[in-house]
Amino acid sequence: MSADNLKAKSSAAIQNCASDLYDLSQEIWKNPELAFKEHRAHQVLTDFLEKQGFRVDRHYKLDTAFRAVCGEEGGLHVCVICEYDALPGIGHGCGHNLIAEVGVATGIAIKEVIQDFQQPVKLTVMGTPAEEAGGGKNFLIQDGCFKDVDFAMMAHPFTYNISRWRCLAIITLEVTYKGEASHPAYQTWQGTNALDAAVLCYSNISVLRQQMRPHHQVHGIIENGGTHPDIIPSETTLRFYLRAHTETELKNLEKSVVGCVESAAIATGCQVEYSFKRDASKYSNLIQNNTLATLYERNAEVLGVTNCPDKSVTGAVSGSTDMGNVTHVVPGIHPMFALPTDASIHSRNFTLQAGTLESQPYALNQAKALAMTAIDVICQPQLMDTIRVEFQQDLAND
Ligand SMILES: NCCC[C@H](NC(=O)CCN)C(=O)O
Repeated sequence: MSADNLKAKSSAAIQNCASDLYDLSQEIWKNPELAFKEHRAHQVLTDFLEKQGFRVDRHYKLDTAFRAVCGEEGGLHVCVICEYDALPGIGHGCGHNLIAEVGVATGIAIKEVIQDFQQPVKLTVMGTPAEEAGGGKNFLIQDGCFKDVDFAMMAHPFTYNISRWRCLAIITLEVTYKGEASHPAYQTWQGTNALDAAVLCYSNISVLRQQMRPHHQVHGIIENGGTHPDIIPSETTLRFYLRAHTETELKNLEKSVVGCVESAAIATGCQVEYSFKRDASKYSNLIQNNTLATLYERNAEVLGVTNCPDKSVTGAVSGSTDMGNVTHVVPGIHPMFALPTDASIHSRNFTLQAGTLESQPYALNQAKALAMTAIDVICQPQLMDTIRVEFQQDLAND
């Protein structure tokens, strides 16, 4: 069967399941669950994939992770990724119900044609919890879950179609100032004000922002600003996210921020403790594989999706994802696809849009485009050589 016929057959499989896929997505959307607690989403996704004939490894390494496999060893191993965690207070404001749906739909589409290829193909639909906080994919990476994967793909709903989203490396900084409690209206001189230190730290970073490189970002909150207006705060805590294009740039940004943190302690006479969280919550920048991205763009174009060519938009819009870490261990793509809204992700309006029937064709188109991309690579296995070379070059240049 020609690649075009395989693509048509795989797209038809998605269309045939459209109503079930919408129900699946709705079930997740109506029951938002936070990082590592996505039990209901995990249940409906694994049930659905099992019904579709996948061999499902429920609770794969993590309680709410899964692996659904079809096909055979001995050829390419394609991995499609699902996310399904929600945000506190606003539910699926990042549209992960649609990411899960796209992942499952892509799996169905590739499975439909998996026996038609000239060589064996293994397909894994990987369920990855806790993207918004916690870095579920990083636990899976540490456990070697991507070791035999040739390439990985997922798609994320957004406000624009951006095939090569330049997404940033991110690290969390936690800061604690310790001072001395006293009455703020009596012997104030006996107190050492940890809230002043927190405010100065926050202000220092705000001032630093003007001198930062474009795309470097620091944003945060005062988590604990004291206990009572009538007690000089003796302890305060802050939490910041630092982001930059690469790990090296992130290191430089860390140094500047440390200056802001330490100087606030000196100015106020407080003690300071701070730590950068070098754990699963640290996300790498996303490396979009050029060959995979080019194939995806062509396939999306055929389906009527025009990816944003405007560098001023693609350059200015960033964020982070633990898919970034995946693209440092295997080649991958993570296109962003537009829903019919101008709402920002992580807003209530985006939550509403992610649950509409109106958004369905946009999600299903992505699943078709991802499946078509996998079909292109499977039908032209020599492309895998180029993909691997690019992958090594990208890592070396990162
Ligand atoms: N602590 C990780 C934050 C990840 C978060 N990701 C997104 O917003 C986009 C994908 N869901 C971020 O703030 O970048």
